[in-house]
Amino acid sequence: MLASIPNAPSSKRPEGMGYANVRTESTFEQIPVIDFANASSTDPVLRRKLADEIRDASINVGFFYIKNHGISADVIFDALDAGKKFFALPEESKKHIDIHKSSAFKGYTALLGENTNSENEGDLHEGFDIGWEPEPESSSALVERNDGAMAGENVWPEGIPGFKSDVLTYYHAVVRLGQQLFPLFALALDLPENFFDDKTTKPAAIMRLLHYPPQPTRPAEKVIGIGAHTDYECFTILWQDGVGALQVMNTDGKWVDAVPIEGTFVLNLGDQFARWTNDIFKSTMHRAINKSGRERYSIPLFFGTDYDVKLEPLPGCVTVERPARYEVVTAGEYVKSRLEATYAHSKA
Ligand SMILES: O=C(O)CCC(=O)C(=O)O
Ligand SMILES: [Fe+2]
Repeated sequence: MLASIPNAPSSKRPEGMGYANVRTESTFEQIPVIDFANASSTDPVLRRKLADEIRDASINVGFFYIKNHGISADVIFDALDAGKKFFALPEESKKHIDIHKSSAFKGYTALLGENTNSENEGDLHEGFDIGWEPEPESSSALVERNDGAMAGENVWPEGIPGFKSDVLTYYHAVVRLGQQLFPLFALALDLPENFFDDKTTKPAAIMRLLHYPPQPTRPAEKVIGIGAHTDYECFTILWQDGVGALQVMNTDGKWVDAVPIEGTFVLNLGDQFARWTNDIFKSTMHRAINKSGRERYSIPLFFGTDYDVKLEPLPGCVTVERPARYEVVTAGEYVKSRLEATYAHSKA
């Protein structure tokens, strides 16, 4: 069990584990790139090294790029292409599967339908959301499951051949990548690698296809691609195209561009990890503004724990100097309340 979280202000790192050069809380100018070529290695030395890089980025930035993630460009391209075809459909076709008709936040979100930052007037993107669904020909143990608070069927558009299978192929490739990450995050927290196993038996994995039209040249201040926010789950794996719009706030309050890097995903931590670690792992504020004059597409996939898991701070993360910052709620209660707030303004 976790005795103390090294790098927390009041604790010391264990000696001899190569932590000497890990930065302590600091601002950042750049988002680190982490090489995942060894992510499925069983060599403890390689795993420790990777976990240390994840730990450093999680404490200091809350964001990192993943390179050598092993997901083929074809799988990504097919999902992107499916998204482009979907968003090109007439509005009334997309509205057939409007998210407000779903009790479980599945389906289409129109432009301005979401308002991620309550101080704004709506987000300048449209989206398509799915949750867990087995791969069409899967015999996996995860075939049947109930996502708890957000349980509900996916809704699929009609008239785009291959849409569902291309989207689900991408979804499952990224879900597999995300499943490799929970043990690495546990290691990064000096916990046993299986710490999250019983908390992620049917983990929330919500995926969105997003389309950002160009921001008008005179941006209405309160209408941007996606308003400043933190994500609600443990972590997000985002694919973004080469257009560029994502910005990440550093601890000086300065927006740092998460420039697109070909062949990478962007990973960011969300509020569930901030709550587990009493803010030692950072759930960093971010936003997107598409000033490019071109259409932009991105695909985030949000990974949380099972919805009935209580978000309790890990033992070493609460000390006299660092009292608990959050009341304990379940993951499902937390995510649902944040989603309801996000969509409240566009509810008919
Ligand atoms: O599209 C992006 O770059 C960011 C999307 C995002 O932050 C989100 O969906 O939570
Ligand atoms: Fe986000």
